[in-house]
Amino acid sequence: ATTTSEPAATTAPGQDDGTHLDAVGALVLRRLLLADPVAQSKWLSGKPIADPVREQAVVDEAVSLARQEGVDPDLVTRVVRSQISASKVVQRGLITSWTHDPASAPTTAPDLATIRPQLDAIDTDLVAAIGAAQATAHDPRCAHLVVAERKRLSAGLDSLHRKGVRDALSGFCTA
Ligand SMILES: O=C(O)C(=O)C[C@]1(C(=O)O)C=C[C@@H](O)C=C1
Repeated sequence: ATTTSEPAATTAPGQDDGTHLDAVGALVLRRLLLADPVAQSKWLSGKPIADPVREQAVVDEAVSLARQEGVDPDLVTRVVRSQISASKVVQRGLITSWTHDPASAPTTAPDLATIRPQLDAIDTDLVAAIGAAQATAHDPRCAHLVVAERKRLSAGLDSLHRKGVRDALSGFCTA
């Protein structure tokens, strides 16, 4: 199990430590922050938060890319499903708070059709980043490394988005 041989604790946070988790983390955070405009658009359109057909298309596209790039399709499926769950957690939290405090609700929002291509672009990069970080998913230190990455990403986030980050990273480690 000593497949990685990087020295421990010699790199500053955010610096490449050989785990490639920082690139995954940055994409996970960018994707999660798009849950806000998605929720705004759904609040105004009245569309349901969950769209199972779109979810399957997102997963299928990522798995197809993973196969082309030689990235573990099961790992990609797990991670992408975690991103979708995390997005729904944030969307539900926001819509619940707007329901209870309508004065705080958005009155304008971007069209969902302009946000989905941004999610697609992130997912394309995410598949490649997962590929680079594949060994870390199987590393016995994975859970520990993910906690460290999560803490870095959570700085400055409110509790709803912190919960989202936690959910979003929960599918990464194999063990
Ligand atoms: O595209 C949407 O409608 C979203 O809400 C985004 C998203 C995703 O994370 O990709 C999340 C929940 C939906 O069930 C489908 C997809």
